[in-house]
Amino acid sequence: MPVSSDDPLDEVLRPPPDETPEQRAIRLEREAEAKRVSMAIDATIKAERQARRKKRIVRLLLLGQSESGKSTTLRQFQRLYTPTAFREERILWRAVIQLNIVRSIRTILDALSGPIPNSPYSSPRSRARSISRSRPPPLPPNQSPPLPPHPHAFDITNNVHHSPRQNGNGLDMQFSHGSPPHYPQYPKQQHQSYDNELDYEDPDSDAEFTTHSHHHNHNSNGSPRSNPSGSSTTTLAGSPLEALKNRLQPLRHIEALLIAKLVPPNEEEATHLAGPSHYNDPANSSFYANSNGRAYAHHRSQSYRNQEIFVRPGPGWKGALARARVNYSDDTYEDMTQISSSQRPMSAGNTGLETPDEPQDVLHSCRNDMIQLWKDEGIRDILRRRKIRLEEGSGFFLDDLERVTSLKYMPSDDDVLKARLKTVGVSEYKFQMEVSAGHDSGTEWRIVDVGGSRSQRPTWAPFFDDVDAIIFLAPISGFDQVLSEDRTVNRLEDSVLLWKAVCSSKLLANVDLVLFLNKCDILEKKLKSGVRKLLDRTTTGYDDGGLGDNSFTQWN
Ligand SMILES: Nc1nc2c(ncn2[C@@H]2O[C@H](COP(=O)(O)OP(=O)(O)OP(=O)(O)O)[C@@H](O)[C@H]2O)c(=O)[nH]1
Ligand SMILES: [Mg+2]
Repeated sequence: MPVSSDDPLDEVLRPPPDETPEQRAIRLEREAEAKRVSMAIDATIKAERQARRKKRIVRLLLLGQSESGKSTTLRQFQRLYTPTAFREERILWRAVIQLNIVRSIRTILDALSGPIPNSPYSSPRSRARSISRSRPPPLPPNQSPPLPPHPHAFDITNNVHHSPRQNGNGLDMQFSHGSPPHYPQYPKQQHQSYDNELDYEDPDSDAEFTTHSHHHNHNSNGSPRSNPSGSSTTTLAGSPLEALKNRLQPLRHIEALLIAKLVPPNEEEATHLAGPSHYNDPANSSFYANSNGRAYAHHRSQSYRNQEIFVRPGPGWKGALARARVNYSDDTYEDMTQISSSQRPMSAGNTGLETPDEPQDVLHSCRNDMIQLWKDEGIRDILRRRKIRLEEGSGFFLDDLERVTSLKYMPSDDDVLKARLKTVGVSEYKFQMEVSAGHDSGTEWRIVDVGGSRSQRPTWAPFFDDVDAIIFLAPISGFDQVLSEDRTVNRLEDSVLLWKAVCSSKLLANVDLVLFLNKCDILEKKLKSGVRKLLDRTTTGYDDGGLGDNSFTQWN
């Protein structure tokens, strides 16, 4: 009796009523085979799912204002978890460190070139002499000397105005809630401040000058020394400043070469020519006129004169530098003069405009002059008066000149972490953990590094969707600094408002947020150098309650 069924599939699959025993055997064999294939597919899918579960992918996003330490944190990850690759890349950072040094020296030279009221270096003639002075009077309020533009003063897009869709911190309004943040308006400066410090009346400046009584005292080789009374000594005698500056001229050429090396030519279009520049000085122009290549390199360095050098994240710039491979052995050479060029680390990324190791050669030959410039108490005094605190800034290597200008210099791990290279754009780095990260050794980490300046912040949002955790970098040392891209905005305020915007973003509701308060070492130095009164003024509600300097981090 035929079996009735409503299932059309049954109808199709049902064996024919007149099926012979041979046909039945073939059919059953086919069905068994199909079942085996189906089970194999199921097993593969299950195995893949288990493998995915086992190798978890964690995506981390690094956020924070410019110079907050995002790229440094990324490099720390690389140092800890992919040490071999990190070590192999150290030589590539030498060009960045060379540029950091050259720019620090230029900052000092620029600071000396403007008129400095009440300064022993107020005229070129007197600047060229060694000077003895007692306590100079502090600068009258609002009468700071005209200052040259700050090398970090311009963001690459110069985008300091904000579109209506953006709130004050550069994050798009759709990602932050509540009313647009209000930035306290610090008094507009009469001039463009030379560094990114707040142009405050330093409550301690008076004391500073009081405690340092400068006396003319120089030794025969022109190096600074202390006098027996313990007061600091200003001297460039035996090496007058103008002569010293002339001897440092080759650094300008090196700066041009390093920029040519680090920044791809097409980035140049995005830059803005700076205002009046020492490079426009006809006295200097012949220096660059030796060849077309050199003139071009000079032109590019002119474009970047007042901008911070940046790279797009990712291996691009490293790739360019890596083309010239390192020829370096770890042998210790007792006699530095005996080192042949083939034994030294090669300059990575030869542009074709230089000898294989020209920047290092020039830095080495300028070493004593750079040390003398940086150690001179009178010059330090001018820097203090102009509120230029290079030692608290990024990419500071002037205290290590002896080491970093040696001919066989290979950047240490710490040097790589200290080097400063601004990021523009967004890039994801995959970490195949070389070193087991505890119980998470099967995890693949993907770390996304972004540019933190205001014009860059709108590029963050597309990454909010697909991120497991955010590390937000907030340097707590920035309470007396302003943003490079908007000099009316206090850095600490900017960090707080940016952090609030990130926390209140609905897109990030299910994302783990980690707040890193870094640059504690700089904060400590600032507190020790006597800026506590300013801290009290800048941060409402700060009261150490007798706890000492550490209380600031606790308070945060
Ligand atoms: N002293 C000190 N320096 C730090 C610390 N963290 C970062 N830095 C330095 O700060 C400088 C800026 O750090 P970066 O990592 O380049 O900053 P960023 O957030 O990537 O900046 P952008 O690329 O402009 O967005 C570097 O020279 C770092 O060495 C810290 O905790 N202490
Ligand atoms: Mg960066």
